[in-house]
Amino acid sequence: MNAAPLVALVGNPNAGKSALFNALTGARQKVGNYPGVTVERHSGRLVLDDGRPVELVDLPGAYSLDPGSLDEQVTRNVVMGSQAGERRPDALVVVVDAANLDNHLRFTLQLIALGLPVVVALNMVDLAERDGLTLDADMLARELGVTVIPTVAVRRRGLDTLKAEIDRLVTESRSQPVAAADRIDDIVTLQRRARQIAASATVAETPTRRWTHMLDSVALHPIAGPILLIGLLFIMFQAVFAWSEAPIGWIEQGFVWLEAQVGATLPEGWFRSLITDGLIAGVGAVIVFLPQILILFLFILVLEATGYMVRAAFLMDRLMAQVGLSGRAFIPLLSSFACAVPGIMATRTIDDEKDRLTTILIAPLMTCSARLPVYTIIIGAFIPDRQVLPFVGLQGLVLLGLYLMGIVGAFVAALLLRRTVTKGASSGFMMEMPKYQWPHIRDVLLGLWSRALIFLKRAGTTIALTTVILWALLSFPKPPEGSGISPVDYSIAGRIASGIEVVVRPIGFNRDIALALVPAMAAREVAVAAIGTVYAIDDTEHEGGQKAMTDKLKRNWSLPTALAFLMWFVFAPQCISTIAVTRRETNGWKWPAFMVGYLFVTAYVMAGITYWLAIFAGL
Ligand SMILES: Nc1nc2c(ncn2[C@@H]2O[C@H](COP(=O)(O)OP(=O)(O)OP(=O)(O)O)[C@@H](O)[C@H]2O)c(=O)[nH]1
Ligand SMILES: [Mg+2]
Repeated sequence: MNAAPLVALVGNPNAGKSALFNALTGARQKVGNYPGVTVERHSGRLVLDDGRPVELVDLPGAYSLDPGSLDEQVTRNVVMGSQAGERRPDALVVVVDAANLDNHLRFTLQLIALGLPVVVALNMVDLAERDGLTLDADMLARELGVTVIPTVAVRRRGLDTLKAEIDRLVTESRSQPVAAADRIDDIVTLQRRARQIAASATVAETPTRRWTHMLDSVALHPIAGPILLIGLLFIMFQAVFAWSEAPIGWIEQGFVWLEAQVGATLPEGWFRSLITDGLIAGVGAVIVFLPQILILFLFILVLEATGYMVRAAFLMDRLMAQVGLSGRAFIPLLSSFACAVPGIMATRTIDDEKDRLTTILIAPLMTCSARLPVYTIIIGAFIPDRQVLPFVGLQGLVLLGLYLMGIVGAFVAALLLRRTVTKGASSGFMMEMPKYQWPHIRDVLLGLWSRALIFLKRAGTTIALTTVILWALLSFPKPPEGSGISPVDYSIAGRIASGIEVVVRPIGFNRDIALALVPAMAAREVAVAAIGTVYAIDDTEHEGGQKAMTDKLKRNWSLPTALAFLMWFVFAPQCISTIAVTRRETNGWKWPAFMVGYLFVTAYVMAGITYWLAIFAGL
C-alpha cells in the first residue's frame, strides 16, 4: 500500500481552514467571511519539500465532536475514521482563530484527545495583533502538548513551518502507534480548561479586549448566558407594566377630556356616537399602549446598540440548529418581534430555500408588538398585580410566559415542518461578535421616534378605518324604541358575531370575542379597539377610559375565557398584511394558505385546551 498520507484540516467554522487549504494546495476552495462556507469534504494534493505527496482534506467547520448538523457529522465521521469509503486521517491540522482562542480551543482539546498526531495552526494572528492581543505560541504548545504554528493563511505566513511539521507528523505516524489521551466529555470542564489555556497563552491584551472577554465569559457561558438572557427579558417585560402606568394615565385623561369636549359641542345623534363611541373609544383604546410599545423598543434598541443582541443570537444558534433552523434565521425572527412583515422580508438573507420557507412559516409566532395591547389589557384585567418573589411581579411573569410560548411554539413548529413539508439539510451560522459599547442616545431616540410614528400611523389609518366600519356595523340597524334589546345584539355585527360564536363557543369564547376576531385580521390591536367600541356602544353608565374597560371585561368574561383568548392570540394568524407578504415572498397562495391553516388549527386547539384545563382546575 503506497497511498499518500491523509491529513485533514479541522476546526471551528470560520477559522480559515479553506484559506489554509487553498494556500497549501493551490486549490481554489470557496472561502467566505462567515461560518458554514464549506459544507462537504474537499481534497487536494500537498507536495512536501522532498517531493512526496500528501492528500489534504478540507472539512466543514464544526463546534464539537457531538454531531449537530449534517455537515458537522461529515467532520466527525472523517476524524473518527467512521466515514464510509474513507480512510482515517494519518494526522490532523487543527485550525484555530487566534482572536477567538478559548472558544476554538474547546474543540481543539476534543480533537487532541482522539490521539491522532496533531499540529495546531494558530491562524489569523494578524487580526489578533490588530485587536491588541499578543499570544505566546510556545506557551500554548506546552499547555496543549502539541506543536503550535502561528499562521496568516491569506498572506501565506507560517506556511513553510506548517508544511515541515506536517512532514514530520506523517513520517512519524507511520512508525509510531498513537496513544489516546484522556477524553474530557463534560462541556463545562472542557470550557474551563479551554479558558485556562487561553489565559495562560495570552501575553498582553488591550483593556477593551479584556472587558469584552470578561463580559462574554458571562454572556456566552453555556449556563450563565441563558440565565442572563431570560433575566434581561424578564426585566424588560416587568418594565413594560411598571414604567407605563403614569404615561398611560396621562394619555387616558387626554382622551376623556377630548370625549367631554366632543360631547359638549356636538348634538346628540349618530355623528357624535361615531366620534365618541367609534373613533375615540376605539382608536383611544389602542393609542394608550404607545408607552408600553416604546418601553419594549427602548430595551430592544439598547440591547442591540450595546452589542448584546449578537451574543443572544449566538446563544440561540445551537438551539436553532437543533430544531433545523439556520442561524441566519435569528435576525428575521428577531425583527418579527416588532412585526412579522419586515421579519418575513428579512428572510431573503437565507440562501437555502427550505430554510427560508421554514423561517417564513414560523415568523408569525414571534410575538409582534401589535399583540402587546391585547396581552396587557387582558393581563391587567385578570391577572392580579401581585409580587410572587421580591421584584418579580405576576403580571410581568405572565407576559414573559406568553412571549416564551410563542418562541417555543415556533421551535416546535420548525421541528415538525423540517421533518415533513420543508425537509432538508440545515446549515449552521455564527456571527462575528461586535465590540461592546455604550448606546448612543441619539440613535436610540431616533429608533424610538420611528417606532412611535409607525404605531401612530397605523392607529390613524388601518385601525381608525376598521373601527369606523365596525362602529357602523355595530350601530345599525337600531333596535326598535323600548324593545329592551341591546343595540349590539340587534346590529349587523352582532348578528354576524352570533354566527361566529357558534364556532368559537366550544373554546370558551363569548360574543364580544367573536366580534373582535374578524376586524382584528386588519391589525391585531383592533381586537382591543373593537372591544372598546362594543362596550362604548353598550355603555349605559358612560364611564370611559381603560379602567372602565377593565371593569367591564371582569364583569363579562370568566378567567378561563380570558386565558383562552390570550392563548388564541399567541398562535392565530391574525393579520392580513402578514398573509399578503407571505404570498409575495413565496410566489403563490400555497404557503400562505398552509400557514393560515396550521396556525388557526393550533390556535383553536391551544385555546380550547387552555379553556377546559382552566375550567377543570376550577378557576
Ligand atoms: N486576516 C486574515 N483573514 C483570514 C485568515 N485566514 C482566513 N481568513 C479569512 O477568514 C474568512 C474565513 O476563512 P475560510 O477559509 O472560509 O474559513 P473556514 O474555516 O474554511 O470556514 P468554514 O468553511 O465555514 O468552516 C475568509 O474571509 C478568509 O479570507 C488570516 O490568517 N488572516
Ligand atoms: Mg471552509
